[in-house]
Amino acid sequence: MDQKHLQRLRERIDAIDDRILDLLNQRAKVVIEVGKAKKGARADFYVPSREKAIFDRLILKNSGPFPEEGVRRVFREIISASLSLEEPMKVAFLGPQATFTHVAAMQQFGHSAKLVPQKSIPAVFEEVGRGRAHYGVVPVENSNEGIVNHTLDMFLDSELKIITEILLEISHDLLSRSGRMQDIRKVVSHPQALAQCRGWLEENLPDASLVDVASTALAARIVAEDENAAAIASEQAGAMYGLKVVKKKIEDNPNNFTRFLVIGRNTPPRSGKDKTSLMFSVKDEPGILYRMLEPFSQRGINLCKIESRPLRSKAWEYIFFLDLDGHIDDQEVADAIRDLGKYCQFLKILGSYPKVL
Ligand SMILES: O=C(O)C(=O)C[C@]1(C(=O)O)C=C[C@@H](O)C=C1
Repeated sequence: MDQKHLQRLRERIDAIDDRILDLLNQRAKVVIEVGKAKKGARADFYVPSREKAIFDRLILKNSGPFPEEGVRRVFREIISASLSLEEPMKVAFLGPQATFTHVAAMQQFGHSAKLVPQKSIPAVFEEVGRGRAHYGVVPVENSNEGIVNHTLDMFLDSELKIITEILLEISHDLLSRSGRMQDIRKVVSHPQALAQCRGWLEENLPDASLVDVASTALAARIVAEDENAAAIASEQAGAMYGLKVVKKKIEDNPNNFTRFLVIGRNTPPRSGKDKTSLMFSVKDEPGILYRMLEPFSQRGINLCKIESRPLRSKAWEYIFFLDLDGHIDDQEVADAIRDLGKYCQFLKILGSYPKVL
């Protein structure tokens, strides 16, 4: 190797790093100014739509060879650290540490936010509702397992709003202390994760016993103390408990995504590409299902999702959850919701937020 050449290349890297550092500090000074302006206007510090616009613009602009995922991660941390200059952000999430909800919260808020694990979904709502956390992160639906009912039910009694959504690819790793397949006698995980890897386990570890525990993160913690056990958990859980990877991505269906909601106290402003979530119950009369969708079809408003859930207080009555394209500040959307309201016993807007999915 030509040492002189190598040294010259490293000097070039140092000079570039100096410029990056200088630019980061220039950026931070502007962000502090933005923070002052927002404080004056009593606006929210965290603006998910602006962050999304920054990512989308930079990824489109990136001509490589720096990888797209790298652009996302680097700017995630730049924005996270910048935001902490405006106001240190506290985010409650459904814990414990190293669950997929933790990974989703980290993906959305970066390492400069203070992420605080909570024992349950109601506890996340409580922390945000009482102002002990600025935002909360809870799972709402998995592409294979469906809706997390508990999260939707929480909105019945809560005035909190959906601020944004996070989409996370769920990938399960097989993790153990030694990292060797031949040491494994039992496999520990959350029942959903075990179910999602059933085919792989039957084929590769047919004699191992399967043990259900409350979370994939807890599985990793248990396995850290047992030579003959393996956990199915996230890469992050493995790293947290010092486990080695026996095999990556053992899920039977690689198309496995979970959608999470970020909840907060105020609805974010219109971004131009938004989604609105509603919940409502309708009077029990003929043709009502047809009529409740009419205000949207008349105005050409796209409905992305409709779910129904039994109403806890009354047997055989249902509550609907509807996601539609558009923001509550769009006249058409506001008019359609007002017309829908005529057929409803109850209607609540859960939030208008930048559309990710
Ligand atoms: O543009 C803003 O509103 C900012 O506060 C700046 C900034 C950024 O670092 O770019 C920081 C936090 C917001 O969530 C969005 C963007």
